[in-house]
Amino acid sequence: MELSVAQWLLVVCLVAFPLLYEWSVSFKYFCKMAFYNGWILTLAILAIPICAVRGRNVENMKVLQFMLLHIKYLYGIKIEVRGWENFNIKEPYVVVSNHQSSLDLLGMMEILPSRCVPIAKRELMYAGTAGLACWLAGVIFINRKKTDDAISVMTEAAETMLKEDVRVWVFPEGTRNHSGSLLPFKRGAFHLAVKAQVPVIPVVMSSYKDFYCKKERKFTTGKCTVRILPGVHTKGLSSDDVPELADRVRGMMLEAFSQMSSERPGKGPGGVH
Ligand SMILES: CCCCC/C=C\C/C=C\CCCCCCCC(=O)SCCNC(=O)CCNC(=O)[C@H](O)C(C)(C)COP(=O)(O)OP(=O)(O)OC[C@H]1O[C@@H](n2cnc3c(N)ncnc32)[C@H](O)[C@@H]1OP(=O)(O)O
Ligand SMILES: CCCCCCCC/C=C\CCCCCCCC(=O)OC[C@@H](O)COP(=O)(O)O
Repeated sequence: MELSVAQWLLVVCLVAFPLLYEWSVSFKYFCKMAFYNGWILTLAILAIPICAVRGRNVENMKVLQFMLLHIKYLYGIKIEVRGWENFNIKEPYVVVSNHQSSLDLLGMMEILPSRCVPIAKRELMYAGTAGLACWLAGVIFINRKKTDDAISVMTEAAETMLKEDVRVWVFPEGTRNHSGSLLPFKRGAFHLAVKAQVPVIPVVMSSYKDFYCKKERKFTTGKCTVRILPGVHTKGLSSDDVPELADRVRGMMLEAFSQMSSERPGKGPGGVH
């Protein structure tokens, strides 16, 4: 039996793909990232009609959360959560967390409180099906290039939080940061909490360095610890107190982040061995 050129090409691809996948760390990284984004875009196709029944509604975030929770198993990422009790607050609050990569979505979905929506850059709204799913789930989009616009969206969010009993999740670094520390914090999240007079709850995700590194094109299986820290109250604070509040919360998060980094496998006593 003779094979056509197309059939030969298919055979070569079928043989080459698994070999390349196993031999090349970079190829594996690109495949895993491409599948991550592609799978989310595909899941969004399923989520859109379900969410559309309610229209734009924060309750739709539960649908996205439910549909995204399995991804950690596909990628062999174990997520350990500490400090659940710090979410036991009935009133609205602002969650602030570090932002290493788009993989943060996994840690976020693991602990996302009910009626909690993230603040995201406006560009995400145009990310095809994922953007539409985010819009339907009430994600708050801000234009980072127009500070005044972003501030007015966040001011409106402070009113919505109280009127509609909504919690908000902000990445105060304002961009992804995989440097092994925390960038200086933008102050929007803290103005938001002070305006609404609600607590700030810091969340720290441990470094992904052991299993993920964009620079080295490394993406293996691994473990991430997510720590929910005690809430910081803002009752009685005014906008003058925002810089001190932001510094204090960043200090708490940096301390937790450093502590968790020293607990990494093989990194000294008390670590996970
Ligand atoms: C099943 C299928 C699923 C498919 C869907 C897939 C996924 C789904 C689900 C959910 C996923 C969503 C995940 C989204 C993650 C996205 C993460 C991001 O996009 S991170 C980037 C965007 N976020 C941020 O930028 C937040 C942090 N930024 C800020 O808070 C900023 O402060 C700012 C408001 C944007 C303004 O920033 P800018 O750089 O322009 O300036 P400054 O921060 O220096 O502030 C200038 C000045 O203004 C004062 N300020 C800031 N905010 C306020 C305010 N609200 N009120 C009053 N004043 C404010 C600030 O204090 C500065 O003044 P001063 O220097 O005097 O202190
Ligand atoms: C038809 C259009 C097709 C568009 C394809 C877009 C591909 C995107 C696919 C899936 C979306 C995955 C959703 C992941 C959500 C995580 C968002 C994220 O982490 O955004 C980064 C943002 O916080 C900061 O951005 P920068 O670090 O400043 O940059």
